[in-house]
Amino acid sequence: MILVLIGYMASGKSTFGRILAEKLHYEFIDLDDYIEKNEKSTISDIFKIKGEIHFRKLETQYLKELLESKKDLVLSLGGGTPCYSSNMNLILESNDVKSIYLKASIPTLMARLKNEKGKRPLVAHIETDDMLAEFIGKHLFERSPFYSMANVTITTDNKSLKAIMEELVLELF
Ligand SMILES: Nc1ncnc2c1ncn2[C@@H]1O[C@H](COP(=O)(O)OP(=O)(O)O)[C@@H](O)[C@H]1O
Ligand SMILES: O=C(O)C1=C[C@@H](OP(=O)(O)O)[C@@H](O)[C@H](O)C1
Ligand SMILES: [Mg+2]
Repeated sequence: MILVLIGYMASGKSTFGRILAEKLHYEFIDLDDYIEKNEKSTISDIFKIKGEIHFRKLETQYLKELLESKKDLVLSLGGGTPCYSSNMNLILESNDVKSIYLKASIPTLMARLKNEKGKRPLVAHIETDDMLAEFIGKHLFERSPFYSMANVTITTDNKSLKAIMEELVLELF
């Protein structure tokens, strides 16, 4: 089985994915890391040098490659992956693939993103808290319809990684 983690930037996909894979004895791949490794470039540089559209094409290409070639995998996507091309349909229609939406509120996402803006090109330039809150709100409005198509949704606000794990294991097995 492939478990695909989706959700907004800073919802915990990369962090939680790694420990979920450990618990299940599955391989773990973070799609952003996989793209960086294969392209020999950072996500920030890909955005800067080749542009976001090129990044979106790479996301789709590597997502397809992984869904077709792997099993017993936890795959953490980037926040935008399910929202471009027909990536979410591909995930939903693939055999033995389950999608999990890690849902988090704007205040939770704000608090985390404020500390880690540098590595995320879409928010790196946003200066004030008000502007960041407005950006996340608008972006979530556009993206939530894709995230909500996931097989399982876990609300993660104020929950430890352990609590999220317990909830997910109950939902999945
Ligand atoms: N359940 C949680 N409780 C507290 N902090 C969390 C939780 N999940 C993730 N984080 C923290 O939030 C930040 C963003 O997490 P990350 O896994 O990089 O998110 P994503 O991959 O979805 O962008 C990291 O600093 C991580 O440690
Ligand atoms: O939401 C997005 O469009 C993006 C999210 C990032 O991943 P995280 O969700 O892991 O931060 C990364 O793929 C890129 O900066 C674009
Ligand atoms: Mg991540």
